[in-house]
Amino acid sequence: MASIHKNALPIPGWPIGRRTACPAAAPLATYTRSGRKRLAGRWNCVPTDEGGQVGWRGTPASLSPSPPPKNADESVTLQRRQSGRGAQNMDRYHIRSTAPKQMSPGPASAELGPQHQHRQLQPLRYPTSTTVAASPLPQQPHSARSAGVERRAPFARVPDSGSGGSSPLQAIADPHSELGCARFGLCSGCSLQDGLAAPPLYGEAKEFFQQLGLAEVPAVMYAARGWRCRAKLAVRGSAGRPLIGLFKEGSHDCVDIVDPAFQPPCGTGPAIVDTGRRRGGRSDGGFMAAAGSNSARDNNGGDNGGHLGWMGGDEAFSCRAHHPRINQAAVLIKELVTRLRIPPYNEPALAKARGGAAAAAANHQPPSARASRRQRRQRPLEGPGLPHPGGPNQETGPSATAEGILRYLQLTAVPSQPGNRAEEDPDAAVQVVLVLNLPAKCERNDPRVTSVLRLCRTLWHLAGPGGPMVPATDSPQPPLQSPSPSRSLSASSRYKAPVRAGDWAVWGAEDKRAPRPQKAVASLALSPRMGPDTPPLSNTPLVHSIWLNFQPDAQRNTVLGEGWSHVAGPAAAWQDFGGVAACVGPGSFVQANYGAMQLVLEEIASLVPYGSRVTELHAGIGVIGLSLAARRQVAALRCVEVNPAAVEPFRASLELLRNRQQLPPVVEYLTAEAGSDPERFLADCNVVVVDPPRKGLGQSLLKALTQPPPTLTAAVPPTSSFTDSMFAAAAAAPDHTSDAMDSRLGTLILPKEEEALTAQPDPGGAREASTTAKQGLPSRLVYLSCGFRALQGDLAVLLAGGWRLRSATAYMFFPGTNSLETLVLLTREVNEDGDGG
Ligand SMILES: C[S@@+](CC[C@H](N)C(=O)[O-])C[C@H]1O[C@@H](n2cnc3c(N)ncnc32)[C@H](O)[C@@H]1O
Repeated sequence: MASIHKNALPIPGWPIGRRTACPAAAPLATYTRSGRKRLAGRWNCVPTDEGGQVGWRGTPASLSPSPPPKNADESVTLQRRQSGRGAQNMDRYHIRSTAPKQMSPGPASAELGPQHQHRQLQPLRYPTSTTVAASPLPQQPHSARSAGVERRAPFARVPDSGSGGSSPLQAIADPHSELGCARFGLCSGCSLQDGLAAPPLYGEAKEFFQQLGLAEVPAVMYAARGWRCRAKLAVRGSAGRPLIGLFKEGSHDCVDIVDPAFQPPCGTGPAIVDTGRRRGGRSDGGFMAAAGSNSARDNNGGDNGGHLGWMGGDEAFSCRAHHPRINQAAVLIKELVTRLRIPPYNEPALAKARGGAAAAAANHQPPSARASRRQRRQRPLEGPGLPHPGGPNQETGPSATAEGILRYLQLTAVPSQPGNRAEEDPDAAVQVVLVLNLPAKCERNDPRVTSVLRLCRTLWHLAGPGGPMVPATDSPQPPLQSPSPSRSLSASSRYKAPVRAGDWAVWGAEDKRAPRPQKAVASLALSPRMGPDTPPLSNTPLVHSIWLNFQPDAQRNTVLGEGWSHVAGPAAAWQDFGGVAACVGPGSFVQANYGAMQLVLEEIASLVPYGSRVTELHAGIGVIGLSLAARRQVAALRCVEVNPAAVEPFRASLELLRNRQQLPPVVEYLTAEAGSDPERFLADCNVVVVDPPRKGLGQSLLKALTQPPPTLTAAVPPTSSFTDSMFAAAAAAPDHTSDAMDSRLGTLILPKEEEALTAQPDPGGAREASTTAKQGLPSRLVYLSCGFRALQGDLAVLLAGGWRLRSATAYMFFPGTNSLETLVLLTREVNEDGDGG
């Protein structure tokens, strides 16, 4: 059952016919019904150029005979054509049943050989997830060009073996590509109610790429709802009536999106689960039943027409885009802010007038003028019971004084179990960052400190995992899949919070004997699930950790300030991204749409040849590069990122990979502007991955990418940070651990211990060791763009500079908005001397 993987191009120069691991074929795994995974074998692939098609021809090779299942129907063997997990990847899993009755070939599996069958897996509980291909599907199944799959009953649309029907690779209309949000038009978050999988910009992009010779630009959407795993929300309003939400477009007027009293238009029913405890038009407890997932789950039986059945009552007051646990956390925080009378930030008119909608921009791409016109057309009529869009903002009005304490919330979903993915986890916890209008240095007896600590403590004791409110430096790590027998996780491999916990954490931990602030809880006790004697909100803790961020500067439009304090819970939040356990820090960038990012990572893996030397610019916490490393796909990895807060999460993820023996020989992480020394960053790599901010690549980087650098026969020219790098110390350190790393120097190079890279203790030797591999020039550029306009400009320069456009895929990272995340592959000829050809 050999099959050719056309998407995986062989390594240039790799002798055709020589056997190696194919990057497109991940291990064969056996899954039991209970979800347990066993490695059953690997693909045995050879590069091929059969019929003019370069690719890999492979046959599965069993590593060891797997024990027969107890019951013939017990297990299924999955071939993961690309890595990925969960039923959303249905069209990528080709499932071979061990049950003889399942063996007859069906039309769905015909193209992959008679052994492959599609079988029903356990439907996932959360969320509805859809991958939509809006353009014709290619012949070969491809992760990013995959068919529409609706995850709640993911296999319902797939024909049973022998029953006939259409191929599972056929696009399926997405039942949830409509937003169906009662707040649409009030909140600036979304500008589209329907057609989420193909916004107007996608049509434009298709036209653009067609003019450049690409016949096909697939559109991929992960899920229409519940996809946002990191949200940044503004806190405004008054102490008695806080508003938590997004700014209206072009302003700093906050539109509340977590309002339990919100009455949706069109008689769609009450916004909350009504427990009969309404007072003065507000519910004082019913919404807590909705927020406490268990009771709501039971009551609603999962049949409220959507994927959030277990949450119940969400239809009106919850943001459709958010992970439900983020909604729950926002509701709870809002209630506590109200009851503890924490004053929200009172924005000065000056900053408001500037109109830079920081939270809105952080959360959503701004809609284009065309989308705004469309939005106006689609807006529901205002009517009785519907708050005026501008209404609540009068509270902050002209008397705004830049006073108040709570400015923003940053809420990030964290998997409840190490190894899970938050986007699939209904029990995910939430990493809470309270952004305060306070300096990091405060007096203990400052009443604002007391207020903030009361909020933290109440939140922690109501919804945290239990125990005193202290920052945990020892964070649970994902289990090692293939631990090195000789190594256990050293203390240094643990994530070190990039900030000292500081005074706030000490003060917060002081009150160990009074874990429940009784006064605050007393009123919450009215709720059937929120009294002092009731367990926390749900069976699994809602709050993962609490961080304080200090942003006292009224003139700054950025959401996060520079000061941090970690007051409760684990420092590290681990999330599986593309097969790598990535450590997500509160201060570093992470894509908000985790599910869509997983799909992007799969496509990137298929675009990068095995054994490449990869430079990743704008690397963030290194999700892309590390996921390539985890697939053993890179021989060397260099990441460049400007934000120093990303270093520590990167180091922690890297260390875990190292313990799993998945580290490439050379890994380098540079804290620098990508445009500051591009020749150096591009030296000695054959693949460049760029993922710039919306404004695109800078001039100097474009210049370096289009002008071939000097032939690199000599070592990389020394620079101060390279000379001062900690490589020497790393080599000299007994176990090459992070002891050797000093982020002040901005450079981290970790050699894989077996390779040792000559381990010369002098920096020059280190430099040379890192460049002993054959020098090269990038011949492949993988460009992930969140700014389509900037991409258009950058492509014009790149194409004029000798690059050829090979493929483009449009990902809907922000369904509901007129925006695209575009993944583009460019290649160019590079001759043996290292000169661009
Ligand atoms: C769109 S994010 C991508 C991050 C990462 N690739 C990911 O997917 O998680 C862009 C990243 O580029 C970083 N960045 C912005 N300007 C930069 C520059 N001039 N040089 C290097 N990195 C930059 C930001 O801090 C951010 O982490």
